[in-house]
Amino acid sequence: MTQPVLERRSFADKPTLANELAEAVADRIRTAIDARGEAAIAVSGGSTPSRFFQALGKTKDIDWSKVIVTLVDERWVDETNDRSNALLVNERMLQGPAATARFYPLYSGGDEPDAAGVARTNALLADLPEQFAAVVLGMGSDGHTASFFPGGDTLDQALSEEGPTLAIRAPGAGEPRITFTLPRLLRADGLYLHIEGEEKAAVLDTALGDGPTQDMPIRAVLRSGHAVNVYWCP
Ligand SMILES: O=C(O)[C@H](O)[C@@H](O)[C@H](O)[C@H](O)COP(=O)(O)O
Repeated sequence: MTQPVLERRSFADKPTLANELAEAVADRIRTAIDARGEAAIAVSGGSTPSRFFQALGKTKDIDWSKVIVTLVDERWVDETNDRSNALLVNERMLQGPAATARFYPLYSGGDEPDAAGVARTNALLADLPEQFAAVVLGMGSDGHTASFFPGGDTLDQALSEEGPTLAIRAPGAGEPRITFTLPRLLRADGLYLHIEGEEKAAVLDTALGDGPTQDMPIRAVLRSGHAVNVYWCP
């Protein structure tokens, strides 16, 4: 088993974490633009990242016209639905100067992420840069990350296939999901895990122990050999 390569940073409070994570991701964006002419980032949804999105969207000295934003995963709902991660990113991050960024949603229509829907999404993602400048993951208290949920019907494929995305359904996931696969997410200059609260710190500690990846899929990230920058606050 590959030993985790972790850098764990703890912050006094949520606003401080949000600003520091935004600056770290902004640095990745600037470096990628300098090196490759553009920068693609993939961010997670849920309740944790809202402050971070606002901080990043307000960050100065980013040429947003050279930035591509996409989602690590998405609930298979359209942007009028409050559960939409795309809605969260557009409302919280892509405002003001950041609105000139190119946004690639993962929901591509229809009621189900069937084969045709996933194919539509993957076709729309075809011109994404090969390498992400930054990927920002969250984590659930069950040890899921992205839409790699315990019991997911395509969990093994999600952790091993090139993707870029696939559909997954799982107890505890709510709606059917579409998610980037792990190998595709690991093609990232910087990989960040943004978690908050004592409970998730304990979940991470458990995940760092032994045990099957399938029980706590965040273990697949921790055991990938890719450096993981953990940003945590109480
Ligand atoms: O679509 C999603 O829900 C996210 O991509 C998911 O992986 C999220 O990061 C975790 O579920 C944590 O969510 P919270 O921040 O709400 O705890």
